[in-house]
Amino acid sequence: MTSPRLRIAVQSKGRLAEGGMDLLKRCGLRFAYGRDKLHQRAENMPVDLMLVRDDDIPNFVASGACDYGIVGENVLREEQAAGGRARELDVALRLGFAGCTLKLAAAQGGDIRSSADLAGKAVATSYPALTAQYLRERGIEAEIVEMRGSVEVAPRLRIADAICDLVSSGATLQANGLAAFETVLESEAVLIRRSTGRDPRTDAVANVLMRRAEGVIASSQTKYIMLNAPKDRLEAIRNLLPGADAPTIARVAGRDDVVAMHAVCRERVFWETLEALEAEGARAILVLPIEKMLA
Ligand SMILES: Nc1ncnc2c1ncn2[C@@H]1O[C@H](COP(=O)(O)OP(=O)(O)OP(=O)(O)O)[C@@H](O)[C@H]1O
Ligand SMILES: O=P(O)(O)OC[C@H]1O[C@H](OP(=O)(O)OP(=O)(O)O)[C@H](O)[C@@H]1O
Ligand SMILES: [Mg+2]
Repeated sequence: MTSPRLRIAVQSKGRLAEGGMDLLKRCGLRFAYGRDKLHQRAENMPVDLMLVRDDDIPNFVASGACDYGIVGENVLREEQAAGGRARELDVALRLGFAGCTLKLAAAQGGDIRSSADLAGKAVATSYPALTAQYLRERGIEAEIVEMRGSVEVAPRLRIADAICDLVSSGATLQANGLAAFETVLESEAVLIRRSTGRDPRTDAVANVLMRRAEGVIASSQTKYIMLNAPKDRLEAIRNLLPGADAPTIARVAGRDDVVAMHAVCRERVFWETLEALEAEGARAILVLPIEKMLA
C-alpha cells in the first residue's frame, strides 16, 4: 500500500499566498505550472497543497481534511478564543513573514487612551473573540461590533467608539485619524497542525520540510559580511557586527597592518552598521545574502 501524501492548506490569494508558496518552493518543492487553482501536487515529494481562504484553514486542519496549514497567528488565535476544534491545534513553526499586530485604536486626540476608557463603549473588530477575551481579562465591559473588513471607518460612521484591527505600517490608522493605544496580539504567519493524532508517515515528510524551512527562514534573516579590518581595531569592529558568532580572521596578502574578517550575522544589517564599521577603519565591506543554511 502506498503512503498517504502530506496535505498542506495554503491561502489561495492574499498576503499569505505568495509568502507561503515562496517558502515551500525554497524548501525544495516543485509544482507543475498552474493546472489547477485549488490544488497543487508536488512533483518531487509526496505533498499536496490545498489552496483555500485563510479563515477556513484552522478548521480544515483541525478536522483532518488537511495535515498542516499556513495561516496568520491572528486567525489561529481568534478561532481558538472562539472555542471549537481549533483548540486542538498547535504552532509547529513560526514562519517569519506577514508580521502584523492586532491593536486597539481610537480617534487621535480623543477621550479614549487606554482599554480602561472602553467601559460602556462599542469596539468594532473582525476579531470579536480575541477582543472580548482581552477586555474580559481586564474586567472591562464593552460592546463588540463585528465587521468583516474596513474596520477603520467604524468610528467615523459612529458605528463604534474604538476599533481592534490589524496594523502593519500604521498607514490605514493614520489615514482614518486613528491612533493605536494597546496591543492585543503580535502575529506572523505560522505553520499549524493537530496537537495529537497525526499520521507518522505524513509527519515524517512534514519534519523534512520543517527542517528545511528553518534553514530558509534563518538564512533570509542572515547575512555574510566580509571586510578588511586594521589589526588594532579588531575588537571594536567585531563588537559592531550584529548577532555574529566568532568571525573568521584571515591574512591579507602583502599587508601586515590589516586582516580579513568574515562573519555570519544573524540579525539585520542596516546601513548605520556599515557606516559605524567604516568609522572604525573597516574597508572593502561586502554584505552577501545566504541562500541556504543548516546550522
Ligand atoms: N497590513 C498587513 N500587513 C502584514 N500582514 C498582514 C496585514 N494584514 C493582514 N496581514 C496578515 O495576512 C493575513 C491574510 O491577510 P489577507 O488580507 O490576505 O486576508 P483575507 O482578506 O482574510 O484573505 P482571504 O480572502 O483568504 O480570506 C492576515 O490574517 C494577517 O495574518
Ligand atoms: O497598517 P497598515 O499597513 O495600513 O495595514 C493595516 C490594514 O491592512 C489590513 O487590511 P486589508 O488591506 O486586508 O483590508 P480589509 O480591511 O478588507 O481587511 C488590516 O485590516 C488593516 O486595515
Ligand atoms: Mg480571510
